[in-house]
Amino acid sequence: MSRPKVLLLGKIDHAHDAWSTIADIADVIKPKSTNRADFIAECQSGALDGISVAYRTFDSVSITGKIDSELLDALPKTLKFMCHNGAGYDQIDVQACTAHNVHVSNTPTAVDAATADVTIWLLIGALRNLPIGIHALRAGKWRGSPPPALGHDPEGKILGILGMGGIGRNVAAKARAFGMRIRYHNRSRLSPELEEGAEYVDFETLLRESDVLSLNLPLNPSTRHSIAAPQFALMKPGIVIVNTARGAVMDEAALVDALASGQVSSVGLDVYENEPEIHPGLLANPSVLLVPHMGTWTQETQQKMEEWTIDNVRIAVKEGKLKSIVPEQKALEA
Ligand SMILES: O=CC(=O)O
Repeated sequence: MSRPKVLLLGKIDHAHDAWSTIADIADVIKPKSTNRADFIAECQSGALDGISVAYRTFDSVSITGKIDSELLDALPKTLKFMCHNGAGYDQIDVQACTAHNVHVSNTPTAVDAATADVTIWLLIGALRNLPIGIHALRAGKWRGSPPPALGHDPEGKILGILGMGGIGRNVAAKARAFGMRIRYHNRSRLSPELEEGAEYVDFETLLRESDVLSLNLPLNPSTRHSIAAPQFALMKPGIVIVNTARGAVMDEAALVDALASGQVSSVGLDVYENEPEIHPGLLANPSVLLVPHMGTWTQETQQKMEEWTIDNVRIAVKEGKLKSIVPEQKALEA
């Protein structure tokens, strides 16, 4: 019997030992292409024939573009599993994968702590007006003139969490240590054990009553621009917003307007609508805290994420199933 074939889209940077175990059970194929048009042609040439499992990284979107119907039509019909290294899988059209009988996995839990850590860092930084001070100091002006407005303590403030999955719950646990009062909104209410005292509220109440809003929901067609002009208008004037989910869950242009009007006093952002481009209105605003998508940027977490994804590849090759199929496809597992 011929050996299974695994397609590697992107590279393994950390979990080399785990990846070497895949070579024991399958032939690993790497594409030669560096852009989507060439990749589709490479698929059509038959060079990838026989692959049953793909491992993909976030950055491999530069090779393939979005994993959508067009790409799935070009990929060999033998492909049954798409193992994504990352929690957010908005680069993959899951509906198209389901229609092509391709099962998709992501890396839930592996990213939770690191992403929540950056969320808290952004939250405190934005709440305390640190970006203005940092900016002034780097310009040789100490605190600047006038100095930054006084910030606010997290203690006693209402933190609204939109999306109470693994990351949202980790943010809640850490924010409690700062004395914040946690409210959340989610598609469905969590069990009391998972809530750990967080109060479930409707979306509008979350917007109206939060002092700080943390966006921790996945990006998909129904969550795109969940926060746009009408939602900013409902918020408490002077709210602080933190986004470590995906840029497009918020309308970036509307955010720039809400910052300009003072409706939003500051934001801490790790993600942007059109990465790596950043809205000029954000770059020009000294009171916003911006980092370049570094939520999971730690040795330990990157290693965990790769190992988790490799586990999915291994189980797919050996058992024809996944360790962590995405929620939209859970029913396919039965
Ligand atoms: O952005 C990071 C991830 O989706 O894991």
